Amino acid sequence: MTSPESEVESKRDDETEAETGATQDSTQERPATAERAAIDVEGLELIYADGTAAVQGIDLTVPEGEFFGFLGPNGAGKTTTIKTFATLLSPTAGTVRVNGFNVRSDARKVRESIGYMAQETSIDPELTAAENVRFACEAYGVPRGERADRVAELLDLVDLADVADKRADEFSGGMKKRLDAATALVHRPPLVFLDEPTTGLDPKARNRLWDYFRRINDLGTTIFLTTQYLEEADQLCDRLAVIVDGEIVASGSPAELKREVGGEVLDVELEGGADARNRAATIAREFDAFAAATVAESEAGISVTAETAREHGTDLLVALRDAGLTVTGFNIRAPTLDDVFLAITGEELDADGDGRSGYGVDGGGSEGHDGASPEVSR
Ligand SMILES: Nc1ncnc2c1ncn2[C@@H]1O[C@H](COP(=O)(O)OP(=O)(O)OP(=O)(O)O)[C@@H](O)[C@H]1O
Repeated sequence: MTSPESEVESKRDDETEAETGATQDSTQERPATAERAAIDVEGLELIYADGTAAVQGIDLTVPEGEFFGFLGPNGAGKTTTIKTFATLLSPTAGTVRVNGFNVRSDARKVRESIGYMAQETSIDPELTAAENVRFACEAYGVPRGERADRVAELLDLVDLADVADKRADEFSGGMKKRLDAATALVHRPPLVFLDEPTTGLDPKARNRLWDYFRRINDLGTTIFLTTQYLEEADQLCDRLAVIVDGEIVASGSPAELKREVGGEVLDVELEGGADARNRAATIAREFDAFAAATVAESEAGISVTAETAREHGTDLLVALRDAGLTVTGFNIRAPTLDDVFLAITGEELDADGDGRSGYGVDGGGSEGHDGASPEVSR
């Protein structure tokens, strides 16, 4: 947990409001809004003092209770956006309301009504798990008589009850993250911001954190998650926005975004290395039956996304063979979020460079969560 007040780092017009400490039951003060949006953003722009336009005109609404994902590559503007929502940065232009409070004029109330888990954990390694949570209770003004119960409840929630009295410096990266997440919840905020919470964790630790995030969302907490991991977004989020170069380029539920890609994906494995892949990609791009197809070279061959991939897939295989290329395997599958990202940006989003964002040829991730229609622009 990072105290929102500790990180002010760009021009802001409400510095004097950077008081520490939140009160209990801040949700009771929340103004009633018709649609009960946890986050409501119009025309948000954030330009850093050096002129970097990190966020360029974002419109966004996150309803209460939603698990919302903000997906994008390094430097896309995710952290800048989340910090603006958490009042750590002041918008250059636009209106941002968080839990009904304006981030400019009601910054303190915003801070009181949110939890914020920054990229860097801010737990004290010299304190035990219980002491860390207790310290956060004090900082957030949890009444003394409630602290012991709150500490026990939160450590239980993140599966750290067994190690409550162990110092945090003995913890693994995943345990530290879970402890950090627990400290962000001591004041029972209705909205929690998670900034790339699983970056650098191994898959097992990542999965445990996912379980925990699902649990707090199931308890009714709205979650705004930033991530570079397509699988994370797919597994957890009701709805997503994809941000590239400070602009939202697509939004919708994972299933809607996948449908928006259009058609299916034909993965073709080829013999012959980069030259063969390159030639095959050219043939696929020029293939008449695949109008408006997206063609990408993969490690083993090419992937072609097209409305008619299933219908005309074998025709392409014949064309490749006629061109002297050797096809060693092929598969037709539903699009994944990787394909969505590729279709939108023309680039793959592979956060670790280890292919972890991929699903393999048969993968599909969760298809669930229907909501508003996606808006995909290029
Ligand atoms: N304090 C700063 N001053 C100037 N430019 C900044 C500052 N912080 C970030 N930027 C720039 O703003 C842009 C958006 O950065 P931001 O950290 O918001 O992206 P991100 O999507 O969170 O990336 P990452 O995944 O690497 O955290 C980038 O070009 C970044 O270099």
